[in-house]
Amino acid sequence: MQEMATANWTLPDHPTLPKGKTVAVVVLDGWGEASPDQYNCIHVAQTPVMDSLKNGAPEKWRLVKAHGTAVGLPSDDDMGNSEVGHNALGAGRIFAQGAKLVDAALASGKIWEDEGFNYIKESFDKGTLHLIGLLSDGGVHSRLDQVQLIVKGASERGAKRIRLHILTDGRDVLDGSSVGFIETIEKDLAQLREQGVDARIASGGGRMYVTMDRYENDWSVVKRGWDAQVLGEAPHKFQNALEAVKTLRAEPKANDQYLPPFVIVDESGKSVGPIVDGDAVVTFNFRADRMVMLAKALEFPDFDKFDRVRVPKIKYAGMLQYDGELKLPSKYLVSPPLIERTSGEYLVKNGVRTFACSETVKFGHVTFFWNGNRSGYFDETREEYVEIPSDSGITFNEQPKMKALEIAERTRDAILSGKFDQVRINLPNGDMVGHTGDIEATVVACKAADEAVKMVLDAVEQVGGIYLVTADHGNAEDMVKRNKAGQPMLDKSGSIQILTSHTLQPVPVAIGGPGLHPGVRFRSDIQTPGLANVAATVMNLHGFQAPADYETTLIEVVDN
Ligand SMILES: O=C(O)[C@H](O)COP(=O)(O)O
Ligand SMILES: [Mn+2]
Ligand SMILES: [Mn+2]
Repeated sequence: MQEMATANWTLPDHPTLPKGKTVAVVVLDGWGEASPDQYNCIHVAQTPVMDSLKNGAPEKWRLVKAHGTAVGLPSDDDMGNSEVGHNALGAGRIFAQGAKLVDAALASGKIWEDEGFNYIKESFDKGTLHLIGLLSDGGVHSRLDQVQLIVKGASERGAKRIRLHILTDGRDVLDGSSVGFIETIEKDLAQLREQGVDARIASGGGRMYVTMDRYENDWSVVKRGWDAQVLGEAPHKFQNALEAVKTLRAEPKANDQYLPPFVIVDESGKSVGPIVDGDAVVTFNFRADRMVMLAKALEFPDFDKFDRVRVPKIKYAGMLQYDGELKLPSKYLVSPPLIERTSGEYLVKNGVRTFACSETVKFGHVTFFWNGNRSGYFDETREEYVEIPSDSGITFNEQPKMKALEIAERTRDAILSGKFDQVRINLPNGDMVGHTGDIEATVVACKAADEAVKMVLDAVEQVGGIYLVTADHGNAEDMVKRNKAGQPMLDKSGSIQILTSHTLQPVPVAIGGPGLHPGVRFRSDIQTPGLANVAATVMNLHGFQAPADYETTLIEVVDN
């Protein structure tokens, strides 16, 4: 990367703020600000620490935008998410994100001309094109309209046999919406069949139980998908996907996120779409974290995470490249955003010794996403990244405290050790438990996160440090789907419609600590600040000025 070679890494000194203070950057995952009511779990929970930050010094607490165009998403109707949120927090600038880049490549037609599509196209003559991914209009990992355009565009360009391997959502969208998405795509596939293209859904399963694990928390999730998608084997067999999903959803406690794997079979009971030698495969999620494990299974010749049984010789491309360091996958339909010169890299190169920590399910958020979708250290001698193993095989409403205490303890120890200038953590509770839709458990989760913040802030106090507490997007502050007037919406049976997804709400940024210069306060002249303004702010707290092309700092220093 050319820019890397020519970048001047030296950050100018901040005119007033000193160096050498320990700075704790705490990200509460899924912790937005919304009006208080019974569906606002942050309001319902006892959160004395976060409350005191909010109600303490008004010049040291403010809200910033965490969704839509402020974080590089196509429109302000797009809720924020961890990827774009942590990218913005770490990079200090707004980059057009995957969803937007794929939209642009489809709109201009460039996607069909680039290397990735031409590579998989070589298989169209004799092989089948398999499309694997999240069938949803959530816009976090994938988008249904993009999948529809890929299916159509590929068939117009010679794909004669197409198989879809779908993952149902219910996490970024309402539970039960899988049925409608399948109906939509089935209509498209039926139309193609009328035109002589053999196009059908071949397998499926719920995203949290099949394929979309992340950060290698539980490879059995990916294996269940492999068995259905590649080997054509699953415990449940159906003639079509609509029947599959309706039947499996009728089981007690079933939901879209956790549907078991199924394959579609023909009249003789044979799976209609295993992946075999000579086929092409596209994983159509643009977001990396929950697709990169499957990408490894599809692409790595030496792979030992589970027994693949049969490894077909395929032409494989990702919607995007999921890991720039690993160059994985090597072929992709759309180039990912090039997020370089992140704040983490600058600070480390300017001597800031950095500790980053979360539990497995969010570990990559404060490392990989924070560092511009880059894995590994910038400088091993100055950085330590600690991953606390997450529970696996459970839904997080069963253990809503998750590993918040363990994360806080490790972080406290890191602060007190004096070995680090920055500690950076993600507390997953509000988000991971919020996604389960379990309101009671989410209240417990929010309390646990607040207690973890307390432990970190107490350690900051002891060493005379500074804290910056923020969040990456909303989730736990609103657990119900609302109409335009803000009233909770009811489903056909009269129960409230639980919102498992993120929200469009702003998130707090709070600063403080004994090491904070007494004249520091939030500026009032930034009209609509967003998460990307945080990086320059943190650089200032370390005693540096941010690079000129970073979004401006949130703070100013006044004489008092
Ligand atoms: O992947 C997930 O868990 C959800 O789709 C989005 O949540 P996150 O952006 O907070 O990870
Ligand atoms: Mn998040
Ligand atoms: Mn989330």
